[in-house]
Formats: sequence, C-alpha cells, structure tokens
Amino acid sequence: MNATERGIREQFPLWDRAPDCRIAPRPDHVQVVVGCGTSVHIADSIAVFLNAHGRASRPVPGNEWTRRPHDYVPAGLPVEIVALSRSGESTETVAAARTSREAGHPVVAITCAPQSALCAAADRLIETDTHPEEGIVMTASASLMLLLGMRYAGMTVGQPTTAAARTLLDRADPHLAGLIEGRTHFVFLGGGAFYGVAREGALKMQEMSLSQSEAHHPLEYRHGPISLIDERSLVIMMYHQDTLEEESLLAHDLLAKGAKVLGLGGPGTISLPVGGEPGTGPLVCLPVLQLLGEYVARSRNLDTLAPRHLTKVVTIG
Ligand SMILES: O=P(O)(O)OC[C@H]1O[C@](O)(CO)[C@@H](O)[C@@H]1O
Repeated sequence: MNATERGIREQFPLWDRAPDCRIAPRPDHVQVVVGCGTSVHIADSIAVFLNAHGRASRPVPGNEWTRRPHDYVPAGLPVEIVALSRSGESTETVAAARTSREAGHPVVAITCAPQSALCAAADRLIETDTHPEEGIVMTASASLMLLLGMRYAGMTVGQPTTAAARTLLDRADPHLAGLIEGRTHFVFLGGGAFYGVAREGALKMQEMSLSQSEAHHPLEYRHGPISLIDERSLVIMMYHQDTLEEESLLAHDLLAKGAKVLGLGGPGTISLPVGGEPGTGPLVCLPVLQLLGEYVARSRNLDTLAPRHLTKVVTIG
C-alpha cells in the first residue's frame, strides 16, 4: 500500500478528532465560498449546505472572485468570504481573501495550514490536522475541509457519520477491482450537495489515473453527454434520496447501454447503502471516490505519489 492509499484508508480517526466549529456564518451576509481545484469542488458542496440551512451562498473559483466578483454577487450586498485551502498558499485563493478583506468583507479560512498566507488574510480561522503522509493528491484534507464546512453550515457531523463512511469504504473495497475492469471512461453523477463531490471524484480520477472522467447533475447527463456511454463506461451514481426514483430510471438506462454502475444509495451493478447523520451522504461517499482513483491508477501502473504535471501547491509568480 502506498502513502496515497494509506491517507485514504487512515483518514477516519482524523474525522473524529476534527475540531468543533465554534464560529457561525455572519447573519445577513452572502456566503461566498472560494477555493481552487479540489478546494472549490468542496466549496460547491458547502455552498449547497449553507443554502439548505438558510444562509444564501455560492461557490466561486478564487480567481473569478478576485477578478470579477460582481459577476457572482451584485455590488453592495454584504458578503462574507469562506476561503478553503489545504496549503493556505494557492495564489488565487489567497488573492481572493486579500482583495475581499481590503474591500471590507470579513474572511473565514478553512485550512490545514494555520501559519499560511491565507490565515494571515483571514479574520476567523477553522483549522484541522490532516494525514501526515498526504502528498500532492488531496484526499483526507478534502474530506476534513468538507466536514468542517458542514459544521460551519450548522450540520451535525459526528461519529455516526465517520462510522458510516468507514463501513461504506469497507463494503465498496472488494468490488472496485471488478467494477473498473475494462473501463476507461468514468462518469460521476450527483445532485445537490453530491454534485461538488461528484466533480471531486472526476478530478481525482484525472489526477491519479490520467483517465477520461466527467461529472454531471444526474438528469443533465441525458441531455448530450449520454452519447458517450458504452461498455467502456463506469458510472458512479450518488443517489439523492429526494430524487431516488428518477435517478434509478437513469441508472437502468445507463446499464442497458452497456455501462456498469456503482450505485451509492440506490440501484446499480453494485448497490451499497449510504448511512450517516442527516444530509452527510456526500462526505460519507467521498473516500470511496478517492479509493477508486487509486485502484484505476494501480491498474495502469501509475504512481499517485507523482501525478503528471501537478505540484502540491500551485502558485503564480
Ligand atoms: O487547497 P489548496 O492547497 O489551495 O490546493 C488546491 C490544489 O489542490 C489540487 O486540487 C490538487 O489536489 C489542485 O488542483 C489545487 O491547486
């Protein structure tokens, strides 16, 4: 087992040790959740949770927020920035925090790096330890920042959720090698807060295994992308219990077209239940998506400790 895989499998004690979130979103401020790469995918899910808990929110990539904030939130509205970054050093995320603070907006940082440039630019800090062996590919840190963002949004995320995620990973593990056999096209589908995690699953697949992968809201997949489905496709369907029926119909259609389907919370070639506290499904599913990337990389003899063209911190200048 390499260090990437250890980081994925050994993340659950870190979830249990993650700090309570003692701060809450400022009332009457639009919550703009910024980040880059993995961190903006996690931001996408956190923004959904914030909206669902009554806090107007939207996810924005760091550079987009720095360069054209009023394309995303109308000028004059009170805004609070929630900046996510494992390293606290990604150029665009740090710039988004700095320019926001200069403009008078409060900044909350969610990070694994309390001494970082991002923290120096933030008013309030939510920090966590991460797996000591985590390398370029972000896994445990992504889960931990999602967990902390969910608590910030007002959700209860405790040991029952950790136990559910561990159980799901243990149940999925024996099936993953068989599911990926002969598959070269990977599709991650999820609605609501599952969508950001679906994007993160697709990114992990690209970074780790250099495979074609994509993410969509489930029913959007029927409007064009479904053209690519065939017997080379593996679809990871993360079922939203509110839309289980329509997503199940889609899964059956994809199966009939030759895809295999890993059904998390609903039907598939392999179907696994997703437990955990209310609303925590996206976090519970995330480690399975991370491990899937490692399985595909290994099947292609790719070393996920040295992913092509990537560095642990992406800075400009
Ligand atoms: O969370 P950080 O440290 O800002 O880093 C985000 C980085 O992580 C990655 O997703 C790599 O895993 C990059 O795309 C991105 O630059």
